[in-house]
Amino acid sequence: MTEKKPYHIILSGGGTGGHIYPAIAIANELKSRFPDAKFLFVGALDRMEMEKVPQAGYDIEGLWISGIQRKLTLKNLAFPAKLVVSLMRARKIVKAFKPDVAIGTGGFASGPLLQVAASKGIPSLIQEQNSFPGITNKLLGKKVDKICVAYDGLERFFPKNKLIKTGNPIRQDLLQIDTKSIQGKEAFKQNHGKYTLLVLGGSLGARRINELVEQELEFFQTQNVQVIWQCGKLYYDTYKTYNSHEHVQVHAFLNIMDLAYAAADFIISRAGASSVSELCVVGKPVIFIPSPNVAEDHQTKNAMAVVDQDAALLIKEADLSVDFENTFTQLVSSSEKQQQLRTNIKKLALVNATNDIVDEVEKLLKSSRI
Ligand SMILES: CC(=O)N[C@H]1[C@@H](OP(=O)(O)OP(=O)(O)OC[C@H]2O[C@@H](n3ccc(=O)[nH]c3=O)[C@H](O)[C@@H]2O)O[C@H](CO)[C@@H](O)[C@@H]1O
Repeated sequence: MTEKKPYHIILSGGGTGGHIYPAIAIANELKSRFPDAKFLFVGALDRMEMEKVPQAGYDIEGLWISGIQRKLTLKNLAFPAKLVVSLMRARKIVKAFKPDVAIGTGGFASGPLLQVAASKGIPSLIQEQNSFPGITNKLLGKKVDKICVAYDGLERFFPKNKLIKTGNPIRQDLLQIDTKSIQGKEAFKQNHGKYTLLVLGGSLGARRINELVEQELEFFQTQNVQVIWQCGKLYYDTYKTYNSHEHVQVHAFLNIMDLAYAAADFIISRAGASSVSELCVVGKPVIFIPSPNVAEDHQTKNAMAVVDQDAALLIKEADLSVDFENTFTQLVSSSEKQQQLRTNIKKLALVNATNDIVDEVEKLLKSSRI
């Protein structure tokens, strides 16, 4: 009997955490099912994935690619050249690695690789995290074999026969938050006599949320609230000075999200797709402040899927100055409201997403060896 060659699996996605972590979760599950498989990630040079993917234990190749800016800017002039160079590089990578399957998790980083793989007939799957797809996945949808999504109604953008509703992959360590509360409070040296507010600005940080937190630090103190504040790498130098305040901890990026979620009594967050999916699993009272600067206002749509079920609160950026303190005070002072939000948000958690996606990948892998 001839020995079977281990599967070669290529994954591509990035630009921001919202596209990287789903790819890592999928790779981890594939690795546990196929321990001999060889993995290669493809991302964009100089972006987060070049650091986060090796930290997760995988090799990554970077392409010279960036997204098209929606506003008119000189940066867009380089885009056609970058695309051509990246497509050539992607072709070389595919030729050398010989993948049995290609998986794309969105963001401009995944475009060239998935395009090349699909055009060479390599079985391919993309995962779309949002209720409104990004441009890369919209274009790739016509070419790939399967499309795993987290929301209903995506047949408006993708061929219906390729769609599978799975939810968004959740990292394994986020699934048992309930048992880690004390560990979380200790990891962040939280005072047990105070509430803990976790502030999340998405993987890159959020300027307007940072301005809000800075402005409300005294207010939080009057509410007996201490703050774990993830401000983003770009903003850390501006806000790190607040680390000197006894009730404030400023972080550029949190590498122990499980413990941060576990420590929190309340959470203020952007509404990126993975953040929303994670917050459903975490089951704490959340105030969403969606980014108004994303395609088709998709963060508001992501958040509204939860808010419409009375499972979280939402304040628009434009209403923050008027509404924030009232909304926050009402939440902190009503244990009934907190309980209602906790119960309702947990009902929306889709915890099997990674498994369901990997089941689909497994079918593609098997089809590649027929
Ligand atoms: C400004 C922008 O374009 N945002 C998009 C980006 O968001 P962004 O990259 O912020 O993505 P998400 O909110 O979906 O996910 C953030 C991920 O980063 C992790 N995390 C975050 C902060 C931190 O300190 N540590 C950490 O590990 C979270 O646990 C989560 O897994 O991709 C999402 C998924 O397509 C989109 O819905 C968002 O609209």
